[in-house]
Amino acid sequence: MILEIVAENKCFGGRQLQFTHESSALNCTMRCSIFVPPQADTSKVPVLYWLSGLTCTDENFVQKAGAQRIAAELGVAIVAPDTSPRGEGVADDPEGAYDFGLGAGFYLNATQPPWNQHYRMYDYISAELPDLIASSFAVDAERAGIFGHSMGGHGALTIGLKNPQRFKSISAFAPIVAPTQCPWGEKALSGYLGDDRERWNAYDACELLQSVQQKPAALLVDQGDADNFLVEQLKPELLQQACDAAGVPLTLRLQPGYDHSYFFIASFIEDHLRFHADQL
Ligand SMILES: N[C@@H](CCC(=O)N[C@@H](CS)C(=O)NCC(=O)O)C(=O)O
Repeated sequence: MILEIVAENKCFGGRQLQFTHESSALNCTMRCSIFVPPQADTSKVPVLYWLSGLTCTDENFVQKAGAQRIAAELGVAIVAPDTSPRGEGVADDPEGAYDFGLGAGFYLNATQPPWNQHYRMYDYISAELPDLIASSFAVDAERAGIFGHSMGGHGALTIGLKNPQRFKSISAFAPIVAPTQCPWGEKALSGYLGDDRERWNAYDACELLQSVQQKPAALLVDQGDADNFLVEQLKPELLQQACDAAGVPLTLRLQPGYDHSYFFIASFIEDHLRFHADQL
């Protein structure tokens, strides 16, 4: 597989890179970012996959989360993909809504036309991208973790739960924990998967916690209590209940005064990086 580096900046002794590549899963050209820590000059390093939320590209996390300094200290690479397929011929929400279509791929494989032509973010994140990264950079694919924010927190939880061999550690910031039970999720799942709610369960972290064979050894979730989306969309109490029922140890931290923004993420990113590094 071939990728083209389109931007490169030295950062905390490592390299912040942006590249493009042809994605067969998504059937379009994709752009993606990766921070490669200085330790990768001499040996393979653990790798984290960061999944961003609604409206984001590969750049929001890179520019706003402030993750590079600690990632360089810990010797961890961080891959930040885009949040949907893009480009000519890729369908978007007819009204240009921010919560469906472009920038809102929901990390699933769409079955409904026209979305099923490109919207296969589940395959992209769980298989194609890790294979590309492993063959292109000095990362140890056996030491990979996954984390994300909001829609990306949903992606990290669901993809991590379903692929424990690929992703050995999982954490999230303000995740959508039960898309079958909130307006963002109901819109996305009905649009991409159709009206049969049984099919939706494959992309609901609370459902998956009960059904997956291999339960995670630990989960870390941070959630701001001043987050505008907390009550209607995010509902972290449902994740707590699902983890209790499944016997999964969840560290759920309700952070007083923090909202949904990257200022919140930047405030706690170090804890998440250390959480992953400890397990990898
Ligand atoms: N109401 C917001 C919803 C989108 C939003 O809050 N997106 C979050 C993830 S769910 C985000 O990370 N936005 C980009 C950023 O803050 O850089 C909008 O209209 O853009």
